[in-house]
Amino acid sequence: MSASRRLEPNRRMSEDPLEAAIMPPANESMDDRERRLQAEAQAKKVSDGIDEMLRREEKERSKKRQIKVLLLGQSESGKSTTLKQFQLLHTPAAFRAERMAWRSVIYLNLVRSVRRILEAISPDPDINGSNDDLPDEGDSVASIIISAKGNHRSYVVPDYERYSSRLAPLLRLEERLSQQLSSPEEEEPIRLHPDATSSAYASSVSLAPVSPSSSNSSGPSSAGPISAPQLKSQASEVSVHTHSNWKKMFSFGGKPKSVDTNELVGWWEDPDDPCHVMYSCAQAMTELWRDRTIRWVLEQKRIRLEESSGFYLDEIERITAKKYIPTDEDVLKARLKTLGVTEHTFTLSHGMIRGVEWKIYDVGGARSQRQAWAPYFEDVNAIIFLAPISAFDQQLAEDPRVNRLEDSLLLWKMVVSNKLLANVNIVLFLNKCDLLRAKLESGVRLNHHLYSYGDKPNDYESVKKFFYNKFGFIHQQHTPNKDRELYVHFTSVTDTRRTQVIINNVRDIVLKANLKDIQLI
Ligand SMILES: Nc1nc2c(ncn2[C@@H]2O[C@H](COP(=O)(O)OP(=O)(O)OP(=O)(O)O)[C@@H](O)[C@H]2O)c(=O)[nH]1
Ligand SMILES: [Mg+2]
Repeated sequence: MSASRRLEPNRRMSEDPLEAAIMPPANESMDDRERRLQAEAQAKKVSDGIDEMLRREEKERSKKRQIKVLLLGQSESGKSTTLKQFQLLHTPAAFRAERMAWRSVIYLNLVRSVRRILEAISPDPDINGSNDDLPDEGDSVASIIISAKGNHRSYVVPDYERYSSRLAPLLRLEERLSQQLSSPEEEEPIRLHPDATSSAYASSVSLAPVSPSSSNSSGPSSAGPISAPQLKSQASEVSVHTHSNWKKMFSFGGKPKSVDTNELVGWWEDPDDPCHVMYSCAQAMTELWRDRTIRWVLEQKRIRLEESSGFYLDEIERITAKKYIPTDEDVLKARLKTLGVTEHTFTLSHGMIRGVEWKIYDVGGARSQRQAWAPYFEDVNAIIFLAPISAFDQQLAEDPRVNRLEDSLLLWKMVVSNKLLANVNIVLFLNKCDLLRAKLESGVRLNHHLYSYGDKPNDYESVKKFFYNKFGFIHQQHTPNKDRELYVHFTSVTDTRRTQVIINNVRDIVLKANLKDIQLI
């Protein structure tokens, strides 16, 4: 019988014993074949089911060894800066590889500070007669003009026209850099407006891509001074959507690298590189920032540039050098408003617990961005909430009627009372302590802005303690989980040494609290 079996050619040639064993008999009837195929299909289904189950288990296991941390807080509270500190601590090589991309953001930040100064000293067209009151040439004192109703002051700075003419090229550079960042395929290009979703504003100033040849003609003439409306229309925040690949765009991938340092070289030989405009305006910027009359006007108008990106104004010479490469500190202080959510992942390769994956989410804190927070509440392990306590005398950029401290307190209440977050560890960073100290020491009184502070001392330690109690009390009153411990740190997240100690501490607290969840005990 076996001699009569007809083997198909490929079967006959098979030398694989397993294949030979499972080969169907050569004289298989149609019914047998049907039954065999059904049995094989059934077996495959079971096998696929097992594979799927193993895949799911593996996914679940790796998810369990994951810690998710969400950074929350209002705009400019320091979330992205904290994320950068995490990156610098855990993935320093990647952090440093991006520093050339940050150079253009730093230029934009510096130009924005210059713009804010020019805006502050520009003549007010609504106030008549300002020219009549101009002091004599050479007079270093600004004249003060008070409007007829007495509620509007304007300061005339004699050198305004001269400064604005000399600094006009910066305005065109700002426009060019913004246009470069707004690549046509970007959903949400870099914009220079206060609130990305404010449609009225967006339509008036958002930057449509233009061809390189038109970019020169679209800027103001370098011969004339910058007009006040031009300044006002663009002197707002630089923001970029997290989907954007601006880092790639600004990292000059094609440029050669130094053999010794692996840093980029040669960009300064490109006549179109922005370093040339920065360099040529350096002297005028320095004079503007050192001008005592202008400093006085800024003081009168309570414009504190050190609270935003004014830091670069003290570093003009270094930053405008043609071969400038941003330092870690420069990158940490670079301000780029977040639109959307950024995710940063790292795995601890040493220490008591290895192999746990950390995911840090940085969200946009402006009011229009906050609706994006909620989906992340579902499976987050810890929240770092940043409250900039130096902002007690400031208003929200997106709504000047709202005090920033008040907004922070309301947000804090919203987060700590959220039932979805009842079992989530919460770490509070009472941030910008360096600015708080400087502000109090310069004589700004907390009780002028927060009446409930009463006549308590206006020194740094007393104010810190007051904020500690205030935020702690709100947590105690509103948390749905009375057993939850609150961890509070006084921070200045631009200070790398101190912040990294705090980050390590937070990491250990969060790990300890989640040991069970990540199946390490
Ligand atoms: N002096 C000082 N500056 C800080 C501190 N924290 C943040 N900054 C600066 O404040 C600005 C805003 O910080 P970001 O980290 O961009 O703020 P953010 O919370 O991410 O803001 P959004 O992206 O708009 O939500 C940056 O220029 C930072 O360098 C601090 O503790 N001290
Ligand atoms: Mg941010």
